[in-house]
Amino acid sequence: MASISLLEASIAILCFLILFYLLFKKPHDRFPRNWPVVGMLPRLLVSLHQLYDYGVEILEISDLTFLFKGPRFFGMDMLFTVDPANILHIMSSNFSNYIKGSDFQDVFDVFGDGIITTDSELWKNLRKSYQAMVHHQEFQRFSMSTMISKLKDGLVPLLNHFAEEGTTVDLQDLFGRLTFDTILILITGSDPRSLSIEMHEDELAKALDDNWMGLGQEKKMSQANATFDRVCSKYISAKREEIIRSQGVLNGEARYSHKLLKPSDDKFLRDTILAFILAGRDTTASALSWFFWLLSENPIVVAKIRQEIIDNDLPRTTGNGQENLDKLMYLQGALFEATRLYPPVSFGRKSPVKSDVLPSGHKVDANSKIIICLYALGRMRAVWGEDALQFKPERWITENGSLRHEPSSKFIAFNSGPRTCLGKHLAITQMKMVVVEILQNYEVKVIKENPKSYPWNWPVLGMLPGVLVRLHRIYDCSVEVLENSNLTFQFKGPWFSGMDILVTVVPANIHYILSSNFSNYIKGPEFQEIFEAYGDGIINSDSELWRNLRKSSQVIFSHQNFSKSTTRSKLKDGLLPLLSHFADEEMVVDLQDVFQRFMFDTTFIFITGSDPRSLSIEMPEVEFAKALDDVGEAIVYRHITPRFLWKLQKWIGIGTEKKMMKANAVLDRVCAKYISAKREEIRSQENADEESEDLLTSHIKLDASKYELLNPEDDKFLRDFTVAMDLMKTVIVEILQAYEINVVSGQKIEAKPGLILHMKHGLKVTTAKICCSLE
Ligand code: HEM
Repeated sequence: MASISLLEASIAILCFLILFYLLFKKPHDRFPRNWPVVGMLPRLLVSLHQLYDYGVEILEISDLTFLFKGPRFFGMDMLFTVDPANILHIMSSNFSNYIKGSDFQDVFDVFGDGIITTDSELWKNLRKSYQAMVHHQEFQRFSMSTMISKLKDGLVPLLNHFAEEGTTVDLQDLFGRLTFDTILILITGSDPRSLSIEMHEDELAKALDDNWMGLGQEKKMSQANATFDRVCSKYISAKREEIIRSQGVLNGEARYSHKLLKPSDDKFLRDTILAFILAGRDTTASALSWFFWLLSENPIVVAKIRQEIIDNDLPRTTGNGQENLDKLMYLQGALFEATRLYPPVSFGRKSPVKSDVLPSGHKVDANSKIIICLYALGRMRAVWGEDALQFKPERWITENGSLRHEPSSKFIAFNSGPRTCLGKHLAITQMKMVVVEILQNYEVKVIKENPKSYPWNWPVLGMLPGVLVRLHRIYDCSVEVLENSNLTFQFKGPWFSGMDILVTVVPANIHYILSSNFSNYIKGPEFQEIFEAYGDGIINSDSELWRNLRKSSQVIFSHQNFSKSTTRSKLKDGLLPLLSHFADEEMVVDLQDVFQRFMFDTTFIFITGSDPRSLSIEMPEVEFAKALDDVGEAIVYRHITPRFLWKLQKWIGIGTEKKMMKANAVLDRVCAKYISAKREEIRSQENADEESEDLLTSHIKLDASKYELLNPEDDKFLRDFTVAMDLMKTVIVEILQAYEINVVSGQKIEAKPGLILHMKHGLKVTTAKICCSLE
């Protein structure tokens, strides 16, 4: 019970922080804000689901080093760095000043005093002894024969079995079993045979998994710990009995003479077993899994590796020798490339013993935390060039075909400096063996399954936490959820928030709601409240008022000549000259902005008869357009926020609601100006041409007797009409973006191939050709 209420409390705090963050967030700001008490934690929590990629973004814009400020008094401040100069300084030249620290050891306490967790003298002793072991010829022979026989008697029969049965197999699980068995044989001499057709669950492997999953769940951790102790002591006592014949580390009584190591001490041997499993199992398995995933996306790389295998005449059987494998340079480059993009160990942690100044100029206090982001470093354009995100094994091959050397302060997947991975060579050899075996004999097809996208219904908070963490891809998640729930999904909001929503895409429901039972389904008062900036315009209204507005607009819209001529002249004098200007200058343009301006001008002329000229080379900011954008943003926010919260914001006058109020005032002011000018204009020219009438004029002249609910004398009616009509522009812009501008005949404009059109949301499109027509 205690753990459930703790969980609830944690979720409540988390949601509070997220809501707090949303409440005060500065829109479009990627950089985390440092709040008075909670520091940057709210942003961290909001970005948890995409923490790695968010880290890449932040480190890129902060010149490779970034200071994260945690909540006060929590000791959570951390310096994140991917600057190779800093890494060289921390991991190599000033190695002795940067330790893992006691915090790290506390977190990983179940792993005892193994090499991964220890520092200074104890680490030095362990390192020396393991280094001697790993480099020992006998160990190398033993590891080679172990890997060959695990492949031949373990992986291959299993893959054959799955291929014959046509069953889908979880490669990561398979690779995890392969590396687990291999490591355990190397360390203890016993084979746990977790890689077998039965795929049985090994209790030591399971305890390791539980230990990772259970970080923070003390009960699970202590159970896992007990399993470690029991299983390791079983291996140790069995080994002691046959110590003379044994092959692995545990026969080290004679070999290890270092004073801190006590091979007679079972605790030391237990920590050694766990350290090696920890270091070698999931790392290699994860690298192999990502590698095959990358291959599935890059068939050309697969073809090149297969060709390299053929060119080097590797026999089509298991058991290629080390020398043969060493010839496979391209494969090695591809493996490095995969671990550069997806390093199995994604973060490293260091703490300065004495305060210091890093080469980047950042001062670090003694005992402060430094996080080296291996994942982000592999993706830094400043370090790897503009194509940093691409999987390109070629970047590892020099002009003369040898492997390109990259300093480990830059390619850090296997760590850097004196603590460089001890199993690097072993891991690369094993990965090469597996890849050669699989590519020679099998075709791997990746099955793309939808991730579990169903939001959890929490007590009190409903599905709100699930929605908040998926906000960044809410559209795609809705597609998945609806697909998994037979096209209709009941969203449960927090209790008493009135946020329960039925989401449906069933065509029969849609027809029922929008057509056959139209009168029973209105937009409703809440919609009007959210869209209040649009007043009583056609977008917001229901029933009789809507019917009146619809009828009057329908009549007006039937005079289409004015809108056609407006669009044509904006195209000729606005859009086309601007696009040719950008094309001539080879400038990057924000296509969305250009289309918005084009549509804003045409719609505005169509409505008021005046041209705001937002579409010109100077790209001026037009206050009415800006106000509409701000209103749009606040409306989106209102949709996803509990009503009481945005109402509270409105009442206090903060965040997006503050923007909304300011924008509303602008809309009122500008509309009032146009309405009074238009009334004046109509008064002065009685018999104007109806065909070229703007909509505002038509509305002022509206025959009120035909529409009992419409009052053309009322400025508010005209204002609401103007603002609501402007919504059209957004719709048309979406359509323009979705399709190529491709109207044939007449004058053609060709943008130069390769012109980059920069779209909002970071999307870039390259135009091959833009054709526009003028009748
Ligand atoms: C693709 C596979 C592998 C990768 C990417 C990898 C990466 C790393 C990294 C990043 C570290 C530093 C960890 C830290 O200090 O927090 C490390 C350390 C270590 N690795 Fe690996 N590793 C791999 C496979 C292996 C294997 C198969 C073994 C053993 C058989 C192994 C043995 C070790 C050991 C003993 C250390 C500790 C070194 C020390 O602290 O001095 N690794 N490895």
